[in-house]
Amino acid sequence: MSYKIGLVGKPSVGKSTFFNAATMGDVPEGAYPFTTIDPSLGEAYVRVDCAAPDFDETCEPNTGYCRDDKRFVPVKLVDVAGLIPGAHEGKGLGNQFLTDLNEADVLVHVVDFSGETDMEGEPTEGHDPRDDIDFLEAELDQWYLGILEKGIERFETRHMAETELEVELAEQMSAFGTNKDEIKQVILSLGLELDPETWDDADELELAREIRKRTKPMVVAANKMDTPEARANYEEITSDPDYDHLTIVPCSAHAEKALKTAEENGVVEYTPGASDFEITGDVSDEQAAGLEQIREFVSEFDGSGVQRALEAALFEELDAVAVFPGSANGNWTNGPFPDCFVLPANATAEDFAYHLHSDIGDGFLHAIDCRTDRQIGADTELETGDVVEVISTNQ
Ligand SMILES: Nc1nc2c(ncn2[C@@H]2O[C@H](COP(=O)(O)OP(=O)(O)OP(=O)(O)O)[C@@H](O)[C@H]2O)c(=O)[nH]1
Repeated sequence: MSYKIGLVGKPSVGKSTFFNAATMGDVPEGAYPFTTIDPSLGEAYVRVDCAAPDFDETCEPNTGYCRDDKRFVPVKLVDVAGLIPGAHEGKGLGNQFLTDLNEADVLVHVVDFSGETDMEGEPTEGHDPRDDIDFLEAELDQWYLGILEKGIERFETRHMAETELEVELAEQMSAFGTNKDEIKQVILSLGLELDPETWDDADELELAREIRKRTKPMVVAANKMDTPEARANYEEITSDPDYDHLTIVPCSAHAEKALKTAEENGVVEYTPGASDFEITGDVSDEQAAGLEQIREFVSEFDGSGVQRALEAALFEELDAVAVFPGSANGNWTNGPFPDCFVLPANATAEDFAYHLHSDIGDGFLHAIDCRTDRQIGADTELETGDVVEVISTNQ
């Protein structure tokens, strides 16, 4: 299983530039059959410090690639088109939009921080990017609210004594990957009673919003940060307490795309996400000046922000962990460190065994933390960078 990151944003914010930059790669063509089936689905990567050098090995990745001791682990990136007012009611591409959103584990909302596109994606000046953030959140909240209301109706039409509210709501909202315990906890955390007859419209909306926040985590890619207007907006928004709940990553999709294109053309050597690059080919004065501007940007912001936005989505919002299957005695069957798997938050050694194969999970005896050579038990929670060998009766 690989994680799916949904890229969302109104027209002209740089979503295509971001998508193309993130999915361009120095990897053999044709390696991703799904890109030919659906152009809005691509393979992007998240960086993890490669474990191989710590073991004096050179890794041989089965998937993704390794560069400058960074492992680029594949994730799916889906370009979720159709964010327009009323999308939650199925307007425009609304239904497809909601299906795509639903399939994404986490969202990256690309926002034009320069304020040079209005709500419809037309050129303007001085547009407040906060309106875009609020707009997407409100669309999502309305969508959740619609489904929540159906759940409440179902509960009320059934004999209340025969069912529990949280069971009905969890069933109605199952597509969002939530369960009855979580729903109950959210209701109580908002100070509401477990009886929808005591709720007013504002309570319902607040509940929908809270469930949405927990089940559809989101990072804002503050795009076009290479413009002075975007910087000013960024300063203002990141110091606005109303936006404290969001992870906002400064970003220039343009810079990432330009560097990857320059690398494809043999002009620069650039490791995606890096804060510097080397000019290795012949460039005109104009190109050199453009590249120097980009250099200033990536050194100031520690990269173009495209990689960081994807990594924040996976590792900060979802709290996912990236773990390497290891070999305690260094006997690799097909070359060292072939894999790095991204697992859900709080994944244990036993979960990892099941991820490798259900049989390996079924026969789980214990695991070995290859960094310390210590035995670890089934319930040990894993962390990013762990190197783990599973000992199972089914190997
Ligand atoms: N300054 C600046 N401009 C950018 C950046 N990224 C994209 N743009 C520009 O923004 C405009 C819109 O970019 P697209 O990638 O086509 O935007 P989109 O959101 O996919 O738009 P639609 O295809 O209309 O949905 C183009 O003129 C890009 O060159 C960036 O990081 N900085």
